[in-house]
Amino acid sequence: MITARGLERRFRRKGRSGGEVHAVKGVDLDVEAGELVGFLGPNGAGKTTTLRMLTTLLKPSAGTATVGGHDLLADPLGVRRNIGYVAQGGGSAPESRVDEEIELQGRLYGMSKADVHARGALLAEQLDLAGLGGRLTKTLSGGQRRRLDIVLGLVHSPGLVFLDEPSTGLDPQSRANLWDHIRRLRAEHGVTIFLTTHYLDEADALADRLIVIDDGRIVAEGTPDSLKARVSGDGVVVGVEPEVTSAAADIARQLTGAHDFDVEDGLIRFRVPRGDTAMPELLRALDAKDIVMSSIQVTRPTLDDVFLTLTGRSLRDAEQGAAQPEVTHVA
Ligand SMILES: Nc1ncnc2c1ncn2[C@@H]1O[C@H](COP(=O)(O)OP(=O)(O)OP(=O)(O)O)[C@@H](O)[C@H]1O
Repeated sequence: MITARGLERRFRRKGRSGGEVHAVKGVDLDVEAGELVGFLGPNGAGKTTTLRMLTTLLKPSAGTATVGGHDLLADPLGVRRNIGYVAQGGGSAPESRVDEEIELQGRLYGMSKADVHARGALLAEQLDLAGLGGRLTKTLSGGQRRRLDIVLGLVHSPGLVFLDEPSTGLDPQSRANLWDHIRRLRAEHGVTIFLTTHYLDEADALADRLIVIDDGRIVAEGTPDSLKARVSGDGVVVGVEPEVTSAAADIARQLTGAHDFDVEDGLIRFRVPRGDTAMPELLRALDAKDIVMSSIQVTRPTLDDVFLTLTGRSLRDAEQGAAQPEVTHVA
C-alpha cells in the first residue's frame, strides 16, 4: 500500500538569518494492505511532514514513493483518488451542516448524489453520528467533530487512510471511543490505516506495527510488543521472607536472560525477557527449595522505555524540548 525510499524534505528558514530545516532526512517505509500502522515520534520529529508528502500535499525534496498503487511524483492525482486524509485540524467548515459537508466531499471525488447519501449514511451510523445530519458542524462536540472528519476522509471509499494525530485535544472517554471506531473501521471496511501520534498509549492500543521517527529519521519499527521486548524485557519484583532473600536471588539469577538485579532485604528486582514464562519456572524452583514467595509483580516495559533506550531521551522530555523554529516558507 505504501512503499517509500529515501524521502526527504527541507524547508527554507524565513527572515534574514536564512538557513534551512531538514525536517525529514531520508525515510524508507513499507506498509502492507490491511495494516494499522502507527507513526510515532515527539513533536517536531517529522511525522506531519512525512504524511503531507505521502498524501501529495508537499513535494519531497528527494526520494520516491508509491502510495495506494500510484507513483507519488508521476501520478499524484492517482494517489489522491485512492487515499483518505484526515488532517490534524480537521476539514469541516464551522457554518456548514454535517450532511452538506459529507455531500460536498463525495461530490469532490466525483460520486453521484445517491452514492454519497448511501455511503454517508452508512459511515454516519458506524461512527455514531446518525441523526446529526442537520446540525452545524460548529455545534458538534470535539469527539463528534473528529468522527465527522473521519467520515469525510472515508466517504469516497479509499483503500488507504491517513490520520494525523486522530485523538489530539479529546478527553479520555472520547479518545477511547474514537479508538474503538478506528479499530472497527479497519475490521469492517478492510481499510489500511496509517496514523501519526505522539501518544504512547494510542500507539500501543491501536497499532499492529509501529514506526518510530526522531529528528527526521526512522529509529525503530516493529509490533509494540516486539519493540518493548527487544529493548528492556519485563520488570519483575519478588517478595520473600528477609532471611531467604539471598538464596531466592541466587535461584532467580538462574532464569534465562535474567539481568539488572537489585536485591534488598525481602525484595528482589530484576528484568527478564519474558516475565509470563519465567514466573512459573521461578515458582517451581523456589518451591523445590521450600522458599515461599510473599508477593510477585511483573510489569511490561512501556514504549517510553523503548524510546529512551533508542534515543537516550524520554518521549515526554523530547516533546517538551522540541525546538520549533520560526519558519513558514515552503522551499
Ligand atoms: N512549513 C514549514 N516551514 C518550515 N519548517 C517546517 C514547516 N513544517 C514543518 N516544519 C519544521 O519541520 C520539522 C518537523 O515538523 P513536523 O510538523 O513534520 O513534525 P511532527 O512530528 O508532525 O510534530 P507534531 O507532533 O508537533 O505535529 C519541525 O522542526 C518543524 O518546525
